[in-house]
Amino acid sequence: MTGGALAELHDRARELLDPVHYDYFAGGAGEETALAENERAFQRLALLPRVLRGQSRPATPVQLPGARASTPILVAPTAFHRLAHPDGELATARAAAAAGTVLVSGMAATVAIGEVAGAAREVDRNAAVWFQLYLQPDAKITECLVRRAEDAGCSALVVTVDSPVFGRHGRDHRHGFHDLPPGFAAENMRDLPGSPGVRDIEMCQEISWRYVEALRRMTGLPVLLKGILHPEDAKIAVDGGMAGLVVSNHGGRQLDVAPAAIDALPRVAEAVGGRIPVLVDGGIRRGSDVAIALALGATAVGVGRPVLWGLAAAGEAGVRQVLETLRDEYEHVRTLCGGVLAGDQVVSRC
Ligand SMILES: Cc1cc2nc3c(=O)[nH]c(=O)nc-3n(C[C@H](O)[C@H](O)[C@H](O)COP(=O)(O)O)c2cc1C
Ligand SMILES: CCCCCCC(=O)C(=O)O
Repeated sequence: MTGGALAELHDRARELLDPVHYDYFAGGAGEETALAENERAFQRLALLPRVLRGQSRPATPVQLPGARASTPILVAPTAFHRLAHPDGELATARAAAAAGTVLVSGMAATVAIGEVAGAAREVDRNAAVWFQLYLQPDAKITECLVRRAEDAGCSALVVTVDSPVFGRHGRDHRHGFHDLPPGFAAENMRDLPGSPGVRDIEMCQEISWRYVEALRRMTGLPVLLKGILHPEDAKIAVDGGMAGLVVSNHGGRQLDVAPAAIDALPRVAEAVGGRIPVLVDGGIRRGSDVAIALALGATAVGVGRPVLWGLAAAGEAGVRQVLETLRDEYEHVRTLCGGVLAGDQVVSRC
């Protein structure tokens, strides 16, 4: 459940969406424990403000691989935006660009990456778009997707590594929702080698660090790994030359017994030791959640479902409202905290 100032947009989205599509967006894996924990974990945390710091006006730009964002609040990759709004990923891209932040556009987008990046650049010619991908068992397919992202001008690749198989989503199973409706397609998967039409995205348990290394050799783009929870995996990623990590349990849609992303963040941040940026997503619903994540060592955060609610409720304007609200709340909280956010300011409410 979305709380705070964004609750109304969530309610509006629920009213407007086909209930099957609403449940696809809202739902999680298994008993939805990880999904609920992502939000609950923030409720268990509080911030100790510092005082008398003589602050200047809050400016919160952040340097990221291939992007300088004006805010540490990014759009996380989510699939199938045209199920939420006819403009789909084009609206999301325009809103992210207007907010001066990075859109991580999904491989499972319903608009091809070239058009998505073009829409962002029409708003701001320096807009940064990253491309999220699932490494495919056939290296030729992965390579073709990478070239499409490069040709579109994407400035980084985000490889999602938490999905050796697709999570079991009870809501989708109950609705019999297994395929996109007619007229919708995962457009990045169109006309790939060896497949006329739209190829399926494959999730493959044979994918290993060897595939990540092969990807690194394939491209000059910075590569971030998304879905890291274990500090040892974070160390392997740093040693393997990754440009950044996203601490994430995939919004509670993969391993249901996974911890809340915010609870996993401190150990990952410690293992990385500032060598590369560490992002986190999962359960970010308020500016204070952003502040807590940054205090615990995140460079920036990703926002998933709230962006989808904004998109469903009001298209581009709705996504802008989500990003602007979170940014405004975050800057306010940061100022009230004395303009600094550090680990020793985070305390437990219990
Ligand atoms: C409907 C939906 C689709 C998603 N699709 C993808 C995807 O294609 N690739 C990916 O890496 N993550 C995907 N995610 C996970 C998000 O990138 C992100 O990790 C998650 O939504 C963050 O949690 P939040 O929704 O609580 O903000 C998806 C999440 C949702 C809710
Ligand atoms: C086999 C289709 C893959 C779509 C991926 C969407 C996704 O990651 C999700 O959580 O949903």
